[in-house]
Amino acid sequence: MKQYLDLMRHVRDQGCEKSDRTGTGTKSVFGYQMRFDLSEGFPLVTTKKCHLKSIVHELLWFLNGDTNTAYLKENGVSIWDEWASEEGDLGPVYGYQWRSWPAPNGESIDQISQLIDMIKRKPDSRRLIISAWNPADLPDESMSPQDNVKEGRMALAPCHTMFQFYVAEGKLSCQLYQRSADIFLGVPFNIASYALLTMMIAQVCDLEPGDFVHTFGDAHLYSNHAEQVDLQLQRTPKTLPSIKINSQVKDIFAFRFEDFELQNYDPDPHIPAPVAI
Ligand SMILES: Nc1nc(=O)c2c([nH]1)NC[C@@H]1CN(c3ccc(C(=O)N[C@@H](CCC(=O)O)C(=O)O)cc3)CN21
Ligand SMILES: O=c1ccn([C@H]2C[C@H](O)[C@@H](COP(=O)(O)O)O2)c(=O)[nH]1
Repeated sequence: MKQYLDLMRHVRDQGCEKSDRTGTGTKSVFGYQMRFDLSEGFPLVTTKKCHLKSIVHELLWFLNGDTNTAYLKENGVSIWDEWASEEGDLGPVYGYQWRSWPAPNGESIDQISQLIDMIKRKPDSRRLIISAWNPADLPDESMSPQDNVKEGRMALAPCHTMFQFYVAEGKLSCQLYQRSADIFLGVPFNIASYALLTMMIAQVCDLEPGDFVHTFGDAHLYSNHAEQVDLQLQRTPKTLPSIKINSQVKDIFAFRFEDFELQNYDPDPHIPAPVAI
């Protein structure tokens, strides 16, 4: 994962000091791109141990259209707890926009089903896009996540805002535009999650996985992650692991946690860090 360490080093050494919504303070750059060829291995960061379990459950939860943390909690995943209401609600976040974007006629749009159908029928299309950025549902930045949820808004504005697919030579590639990126905590999750989603969609569309292209808006290192970043940058990346996916599954909504097996993952020890809320 040289690409990831290069991003981290670039922002540490070249980033501008910038204040932010959480009051923590960051070093930040605007605009950056990484590319992962998915045939070279599964892009899970090896220079600290990452919890694939949380990543897989979060992705299945998005695909299910779920926006309540109950499913995550039942499976021991707590990464969304700080933003949820007492009842576990997060408002109309990713799962809602992906599967039930509200249409003006009162119906809802299942963007994922439409995408799979389009990839199968019109693989050359240049409109293979999913958007989570629904301006009507964005939170009020001056209110807490929980107060936004009470008002029917998203707890947090989508960070992975839109992604596009591309089919050429039998391979499926995906590019994500991430408007805001917590490089130390969020980005390892985001890379693995979109790489896995690309592999899953490739499988159900009878394509091979191509590249995952990760494009950033504001890519930042929080000031209270500085020691963790220095430690991680002293480590040398190891060979990438691979992921075995149950090849029987041909329906994007039929994947279960048990259908994924991580192989040959030999990371350096975990590096704990506080999350900015
Ligand atoms: N500041 C911030 N960074 C994020 O990455 C982030 C948010 N906020 N808000 C919404 C989601 C939640 N995400 C999170 C939240 C926490 C961790 C985290 O604490 N990770 C630890 C433990 C992982 C685990 O429990 O599995 C880590 O070491 O990776 C990661 C992603 C990504 N997003
Ligand atoms: O998937 C995610 C979700 C969130 N983040 C980070 C990026 C920012 O540090 C915060 C969100 O704060 P905003 O003020 O709304 O930008 O969460 C991430 O990296 N990946």
